[in-house]
Amino acid sequence: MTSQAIPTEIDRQVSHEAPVLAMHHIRHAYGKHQAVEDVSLYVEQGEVVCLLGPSGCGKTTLLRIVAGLETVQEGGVDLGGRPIGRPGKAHVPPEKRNVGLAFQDSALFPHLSVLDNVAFGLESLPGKQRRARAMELLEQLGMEGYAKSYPHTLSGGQQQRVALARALAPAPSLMLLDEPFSSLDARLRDRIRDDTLHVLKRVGAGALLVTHDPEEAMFMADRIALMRDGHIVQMGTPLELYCAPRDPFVVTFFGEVNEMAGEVQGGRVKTPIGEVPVDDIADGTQVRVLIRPEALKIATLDEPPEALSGDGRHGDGDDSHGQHSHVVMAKLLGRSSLLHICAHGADGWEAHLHARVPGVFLPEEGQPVLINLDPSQVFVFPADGAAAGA
Ligand SMILES: Nc1ncnc2c1ncn2[C@@H]1O[C@H](COP(=O)(O)OP(=O)(O)OP(=O)(O)O)[C@@H](O)[C@H]1O
Repeated sequence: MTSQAIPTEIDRQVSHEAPVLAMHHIRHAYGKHQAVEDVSLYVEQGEVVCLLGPSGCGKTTLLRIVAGLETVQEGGVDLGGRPIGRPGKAHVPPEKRNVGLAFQDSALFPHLSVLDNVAFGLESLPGKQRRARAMELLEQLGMEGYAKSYPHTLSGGQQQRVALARALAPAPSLMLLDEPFSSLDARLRDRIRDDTLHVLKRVGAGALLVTHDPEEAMFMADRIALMRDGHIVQMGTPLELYCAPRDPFVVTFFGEVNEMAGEVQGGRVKTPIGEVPVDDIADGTQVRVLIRPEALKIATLDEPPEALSGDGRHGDGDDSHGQHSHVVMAKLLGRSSLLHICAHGADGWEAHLHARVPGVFLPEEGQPVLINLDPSQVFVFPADGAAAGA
């Protein structure tokens, strides 16, 4: 299995409407430090796009450029087909962009009630309509009971919801969210994230959300732009990034992997748990084999043979090992169990591997096991960093 098995990017559907956001070849530097290098992306109406990547890769800089908090140095920004940021051209200020901002520490106005906070950006509406619109948003976020409260009496999660209601109240065509859930504890974060996703979909706003958390990106996004060092490494649906990663960085960013080195011979590469077919890398190439923990299908030897690979051997290869692989340790992680396995391959090749199995599966230390590989979660890349198939 290689990274090229299914298409890695969907071409933008031809649409009669301009995307709510289009960024063209954006480059941005702080002094001599190049923070963003030639980034292009678009967000369609009603679409949630996540900028995902490690700290310092340029996510917030991109968001600040769209918000108008940074001027465009190179490239261009269009909102709804209208150019609003070009180098050397008049800069459209943030408040004239019809963009909603929800940042990690979006502070509420302490001297205003919750209702007045949400109504704040609706000054173009008559008083009665302002209040009705603000109330509508508070209802959507389950905060209508707190309309008369003041921010200091609310919990962090409640404040976050009010901040979101305030950003959404003027019906922006685009919402910009920068790590909006990161200050919340895990359980609250899950709930507010879920609420936010449903409200965004209900109001039909496009959204560009910054996060460094791959699970959050997969939960929220229609498409993800995975960034590294100011570049987009891969852009696509969560399924595309997870199941057809373009390079090892994309695989490893989404979680722990078992990694081993090998050489392609006869269109296959040997591992201690069998051979892996490789379609598009030349024989003789040194490769990195990345195996997700969930790709290892574990069967204890007293299980029925249909749980194993067709002929009861490891992987799909020819390994008739003298010794079976065995369990070193098994830990329950909650929704899944993590097994540390000592895999015994041909020619005395041993490897310490991690396997993740859904639910409670805690075989004893030393328990002999057979390992079968799910090839859809095994990725092979040339060791020299060249793209597979290149
Ligand atoms: N105002 C600034 N002045 C100088 N350098 C900056 C400034 N803002 C950001 N940088 C640098 O630009 C790079 C990109 O920063 P940015 O905040 O866009 O990254 P990020 O991906 O959002 O990081 P994080 O997830 O930590 O917020 C980093 O190396 C950062 O140190």
